Amino acid sequence: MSDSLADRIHAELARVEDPELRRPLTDLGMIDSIETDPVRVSLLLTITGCPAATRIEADTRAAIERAIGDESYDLTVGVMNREQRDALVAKVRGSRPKTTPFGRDSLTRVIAVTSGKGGVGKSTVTVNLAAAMAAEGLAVGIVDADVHGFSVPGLLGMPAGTQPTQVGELMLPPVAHGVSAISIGMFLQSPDEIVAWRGPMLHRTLEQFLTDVHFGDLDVLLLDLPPGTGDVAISLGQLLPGSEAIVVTTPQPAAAEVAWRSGAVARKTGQQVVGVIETLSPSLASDGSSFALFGEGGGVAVARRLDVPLLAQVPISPSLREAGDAGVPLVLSHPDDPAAVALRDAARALAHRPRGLAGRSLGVSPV
Ligand SMILES: Nc1ncnc2c1ncn2[C@@H]1O[C@H](COP(=O)(O)OP(=O)(O)OP(=O)(O)O)[C@@H](O)[C@H]1O
Repeated sequence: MSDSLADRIHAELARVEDPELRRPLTDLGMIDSIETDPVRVSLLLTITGCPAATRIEADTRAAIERAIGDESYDLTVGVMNREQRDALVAKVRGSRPKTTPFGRDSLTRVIAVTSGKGGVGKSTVTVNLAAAMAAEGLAVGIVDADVHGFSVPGLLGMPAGTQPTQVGELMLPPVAHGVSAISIGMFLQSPDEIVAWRGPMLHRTLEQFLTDVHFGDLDVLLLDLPPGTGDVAISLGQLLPGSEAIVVTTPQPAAAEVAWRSGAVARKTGQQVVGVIETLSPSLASDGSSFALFGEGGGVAVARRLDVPLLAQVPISPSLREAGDAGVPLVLSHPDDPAAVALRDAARALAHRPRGLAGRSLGVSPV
C-alpha cells in the first residue's frame, strides 16, 4: 500500500474532533501512528476512563473506514503518558494568560439568561436554546450559575455524579447533545448538599468557571443565572462587561414586573439586553381555543419596557416538561412541537444576530 493511503487516513482522522477539547485528534497528538501495510492505527486517549472514549473510538473507526473502504485494519487504543499529556495541555492552553477567554475581544458570544422569579422556565429555555444552536452546527457551552436551582445537567440528561474531566491542569466540561456544560452541582459532595454561599464565594466560583474550565473555541456561551437581581448577576456584569442578556418571563403581569427589573439590572451592570422570551404562554387547543393558564401579555410588556425585541412566546407544552424530565431537549426530541418551534426560531435569531448592534430590530418585534 502506498504512502498516499497514509495521507488519506490522516486526512480523514483530521476531521475527527475530541468532543470535549473540540480540536482534531491529529492536532492533539491523539493519533500516535498510522501504518499502512497492513493498516494499523494507534489511538491515544487523554486519560484512563475518558468519558468520551466510546465516541472517539467509533468516530476514529468510521474515519479509517472512509479512507480504506472494505480493507481490514487494526486499531489499538491506549492512553497518553505524562509527557504526551503535558504536550497536549501546553498545545491547547497555548500561551494564553490565565484570564477569562470570554472578555471583550473574544469571538464567543456570551449570553446570560436571566429572569425575575424562579421556576418560570429559564433553565428550560437556556438548555433548549443551546441544543438548537448546537444542532445548527455552532459550538455551544453553558455555565449553570443558578447556584440554588442548578438544573442544567439534568435537563441535558447528564447522569447524577457527572463531573468535568481533568486532563493535567485542564478542566473539561462534560458534553451532552453537543453542548458542553459546567454546573455548581458537579462540585458538591452530595446531591443533597445545600449551597448557602455569600456573594464573594459566588463571585469566585463564577470567575473560576469562566477562567479554569476549558470550553475550547465556542461560538456561543449561555449562562443560566439565578433568578432575580442578586450577587451573581452583578458579578457577571463585572466579569464579562461586554456580554449580552435575555430576559425570560411568564405572561403574568406580576412576573413581568420583576422580570423587567432583572433586565434593568443587567443593563446597569454593562450588559446589553438583546431580547425577551416569554414562556408558559397561552397554548392553542385542537378546537382552536386558547388556554392561558398564566394569563397573557407579560412578554410584550417587558419587551416594550426594555425596548428590545420579543424573541419568542413559548406556549405551555406538557412535552416540554416531559423532555426536561427525560433529559433530552424538546428542540431535539420533538422539533415540531409548537414550543420547540418557538425556541428554535429564537435560537436562530440570537445566533444570527450581528454583534454589538444594541437596540436594533431583529425583525421579530413585540406583537
Ligand atoms: N412552556 C412550558 N410548558 C410546560 N412546562 C414548562 C414550560 N416552561 C417551563 N416549564 C416547566 O416549568 C418548570 C420550571 O422550569 P425551569 O426549571 O426551567 O425554571 P427556572 O426558571 O429555571 O427555575 P429555577 O430558577 O428554579 O431554576 C419545569 O418543570 C419545566 O419543565
